[in-house]
Amino acid sequence: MKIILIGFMGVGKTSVGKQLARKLNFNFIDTDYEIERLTNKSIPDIFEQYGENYFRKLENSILEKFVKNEDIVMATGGGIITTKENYNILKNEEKVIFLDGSVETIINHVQNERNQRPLLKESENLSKKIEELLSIRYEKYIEVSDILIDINGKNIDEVISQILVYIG
Ligand SMILES: Nc1ncnc2c1ncn2[C@@H]1O[C@H](COP(=O)(O)OP(=O)(O)OP(=O)(O)O)[C@@H](O)[C@H]1O
Ligand SMILES: O=C(O)C1=C[C@@H](O)[C@@H](O)[C@H](O)C1
Ligand SMILES: [Mg+2]
Repeated sequence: MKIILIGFMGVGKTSVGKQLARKLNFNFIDTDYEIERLTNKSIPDIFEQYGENYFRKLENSILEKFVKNEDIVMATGGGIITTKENYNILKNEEKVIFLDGSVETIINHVQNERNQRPLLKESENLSKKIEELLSIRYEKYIEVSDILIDINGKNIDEVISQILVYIG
């Protein structure tokens, strides 16, 4: 089985994915972490030195490579659905789970971690920036996912329980 978590920055793909993989005894793959490991650079440094397009190319090669594996939980980067190549790969997968959170929830989760997220780092109005990006991306998250889990008001364990119910 291959479980792929998608959704906006801060919804908990990494945190939920890591613990879920441990529970299922699956390997955990985080596309952001794999990109950092491959380049030996942090995500903010990659964005700063090479730009977002270059990051998206790396993200695509990592997704192509790891999506071939079985018995994995994969946490993706929040913007993975923005390129056609990745969109098409994810659309063909069977257990793509969209972790959906409100702007308010996302702000609560990311406000102290903005430096790790180049797209949010410098915006003066965090809420407006999240709304803008979400409005561009939301439809795509819906289209490629097989199930939506509303994470608002849920802790990480509760989100994991819902995923376990879904996968049966
Ligand atoms: N359900 C939750 N309740 C409370 N805090 C949460 C929840 N899910 C995640 N968090 C916290 O929110 C922060 C962001 O979570 P995480 O890094 O897992 O998000 P992400 O979806 O992987 O983001 P990104 O797309 O940027 O990689 C972390 O500090 C994490 O502990
Ligand atoms: O939403 C996004 O575009 C991003 C989310 C993070 O997971 C990282 O992949 C990077 O900061 C870009
Ligand atoms: Mg993450």
